[in-house]
Amino acid sequence: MYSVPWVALLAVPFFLLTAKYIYRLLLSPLSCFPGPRFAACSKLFEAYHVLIKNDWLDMLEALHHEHGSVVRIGPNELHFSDHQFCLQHHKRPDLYKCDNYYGILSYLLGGFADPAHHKTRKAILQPLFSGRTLADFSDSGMSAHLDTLVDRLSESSHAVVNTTHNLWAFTTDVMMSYVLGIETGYLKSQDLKAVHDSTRAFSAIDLATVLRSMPPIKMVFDCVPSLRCFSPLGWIDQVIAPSPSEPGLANSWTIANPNQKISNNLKLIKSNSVHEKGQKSVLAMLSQQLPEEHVLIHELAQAVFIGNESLLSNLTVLLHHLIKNPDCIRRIRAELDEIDVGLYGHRIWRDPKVIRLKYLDAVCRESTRMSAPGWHRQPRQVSTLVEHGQYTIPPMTSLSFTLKLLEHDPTLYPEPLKFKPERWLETNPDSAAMKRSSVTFGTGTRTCLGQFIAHQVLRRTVAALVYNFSMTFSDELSDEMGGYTYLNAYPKKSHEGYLKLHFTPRFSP
Ligand code: HEM
Repeated sequence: MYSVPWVALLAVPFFLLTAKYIYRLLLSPLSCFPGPRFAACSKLFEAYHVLIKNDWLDMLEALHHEHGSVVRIGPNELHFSDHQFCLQHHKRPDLYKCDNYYGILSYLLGGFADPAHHKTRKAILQPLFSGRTLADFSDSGMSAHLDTLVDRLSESSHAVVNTTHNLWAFTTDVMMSYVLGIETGYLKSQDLKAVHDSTRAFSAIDLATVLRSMPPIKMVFDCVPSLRCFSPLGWIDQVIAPSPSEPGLANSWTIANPNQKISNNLKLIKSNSVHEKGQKSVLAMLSQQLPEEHVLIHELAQAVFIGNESLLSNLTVLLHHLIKNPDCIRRIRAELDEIDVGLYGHRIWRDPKVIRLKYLDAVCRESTRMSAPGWHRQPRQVSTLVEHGQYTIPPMTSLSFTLKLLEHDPTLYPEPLKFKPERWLETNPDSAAMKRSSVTFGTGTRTCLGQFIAHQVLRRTVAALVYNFSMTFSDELSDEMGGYTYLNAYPKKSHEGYLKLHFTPRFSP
């Protein structure tokens, strides 16, 4: 019988791959765009720079420096540094998010490719982020978490405080109670390191990169849904609805209130009356509109995941720059001193006026600008041709830009690496243009749904800490020599850093 020689078997995939790379390199409509050849051939270019060289943002900047405002960074992706073009383009209502970029989240609000699907899901989830839900939460839940934070830091007076551990427990408690209506009580735990280490998702960006640049691995994740427990969202799924074999989440020691039955949480969410007031009724309503249990769980887990890491990194940047700029602290205190403390005493964060203070607002905006993550870009596609300068770009090409590069654009933000809250207080035309161009919370129809809760958490937390404590670095020299690694958002495992401070209470108890 005739047998196919193994060389021929190997030759077929080799030939197909070679043909694919030759097409991408020489014949694709994108072959006229400048950029590395490796990038034109394969998404592994990105994987190499993210996973191995760890220099993705520097590399993007270098490519634009060398090739100009448009660079091909993938077989079907162009990256832009012409920010006005990006902002203009992102106003289109018919933009698709690139599903390969958003990977395993492609059936969730933040990852839907199709604008129509996104619109439908957004309408369902919107009540979770409404002004009413937020107002209810700010008055009770958020204020109570800040009480705990301030009490805890007061007890640590003069000791070195691992502020990253404290802030992580705080932002996680805040997100869990805001999104899920449950009190995890992590900030009351004896062992904040254990809470941090068992719940913070290190290397989330590496996983996302692997999934987007190695399609066979993404296929495995798609085909075997249980692999999600290895993703950064796995532990949050378990808090919402642990598997029957693991009732109550493995690390139930972190739950402050032993009577709380977290394992029943999903049942609680579903059974709460739609007519009741407040957070639980919103969740009950969501569970009716998203009857597929796993979709509901994953949507809620995604909101918690996006929220706690971004709040942690923003608060870390805030504290870092405030301590380095004592004059900012003086100005915030001067504003807070104008508020009548008769109402709330030192618990000044409870006063709604706090979120309207102009200088405090400028400080928070500046820190959000400076904490934009370097790894995140905004790839979008449209089904029509796009004209840009001398180029006509084919339909469904991924066009992307990186938030951090825009937020550090010196034409919009002179001295972009400098912490200058004053830039947000100016009223001239340049500053109006700067405010219009701010993209820290995303672009177009896909802007951040959590920005109003983020707005409140940041302002109230800064007010609480600045008003009640004098803060100093515990070892600034070694932080500086280590490259301030605590400023890394969504860090890789073993690349994380810890902000270590002294908190000295300003008032006697
Ligand atoms: C300082 C804090 C925050 C920053 C800087 C931030 C930034 C962003 C950005 C840039 C996007 C767009 C991502 C993209 O298009 O690829 C986004 C989307 C989103 N964010 Fe935030 N975020 C913050 C806090 C939060 C919080 C606290 C929550 C949850 C309570 C949240 C929930 C969401 C959701 C659900 C989306 C997807 C929205 C959609 O696609 O319609 N974010 N965020």
